[in-house]
Amino acid sequence: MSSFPPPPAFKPFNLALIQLGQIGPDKAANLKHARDMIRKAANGEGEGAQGKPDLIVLPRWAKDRFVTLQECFNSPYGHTHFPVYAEPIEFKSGGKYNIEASQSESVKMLSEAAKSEGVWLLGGSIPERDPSNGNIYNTSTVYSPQGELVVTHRKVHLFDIDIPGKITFKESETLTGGSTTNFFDTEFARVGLGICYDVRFPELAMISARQGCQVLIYPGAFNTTTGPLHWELLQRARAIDNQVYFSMCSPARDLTAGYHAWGHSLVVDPMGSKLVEAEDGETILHTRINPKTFNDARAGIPVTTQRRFDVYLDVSKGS
Ligand SMILES: NC(=O)CCC(=O)C(=O)O
Repeated sequence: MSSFPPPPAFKPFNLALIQLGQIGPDKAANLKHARDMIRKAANGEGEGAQGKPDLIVLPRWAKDRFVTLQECFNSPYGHTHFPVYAEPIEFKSGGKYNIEASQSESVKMLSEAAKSEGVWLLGGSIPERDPSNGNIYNTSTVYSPQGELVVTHRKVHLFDIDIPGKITFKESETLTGGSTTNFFDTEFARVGLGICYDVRFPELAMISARQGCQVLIYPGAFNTTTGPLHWELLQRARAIDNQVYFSMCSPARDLTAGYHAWGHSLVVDPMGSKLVEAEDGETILHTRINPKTFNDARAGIPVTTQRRFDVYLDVSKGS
């Protein structure tokens, strides 16, 4: 039997993705720019906002607005940068994260932004330094509209790849992988978390879906080699496998940076259809998440009740 409480009733909500540009070496400037863009997203600026339709459908109750940022939004993306930009997030006391005591400028900015804009905020990810062991993680933080830090997710699968002549990247040079799966509950859905390369491991998304998540959101930063091949395909696959909404939020492409992000932030519905997709420049995307598509997908193609756990091997024993 599952040890998780049942998920909240799935209700419609508006999702905004911020595909940030202008991320450079000046962390304070990165934080300020992110803050400005969060304000714009919360005010309905960007693509597809349709004059704030949420104010009409779900009155002006900002709790139904949900804003997401990309992977590593406070620093350039690269393993040599992570230790320089890393911040501690060691503030859990009495079961609650203590924002006041936090030594992280990014956490403080994101908490203030969520509170003053009155939105749920998935703060992309930042390099996190754990003072207890000196390890550095690639960590997402999520804030309620009251500014509380409700959950963190440390990227589980590190981006270590080598495609000769195209791209070599080794996050494990400076990062340590996380060892937990994570989700959080809002008033409108249970949302599962992952970060970028985590999308290549279907097990993580499958576990989140089995834990009752109706929506999975992974801040990301694919590149111009693997992005055109796999970015969309992987998200549509995870959405269809699990009959959930799936979204990844990327940085904008900057050809003067060391890492050329693919962009193309995307939201896919449980039937695998693309709801909204960015190009490669800085932008804010808005879309409405509708439980009807989720319910119809699961009723029409009932794989969630047809699984044969009596047949499947214990896959952890495979090679
Ligand atoms: N930041 C990342 O984890 C990049 C993952 C990626 O590009 C991929 O192809 O996977």
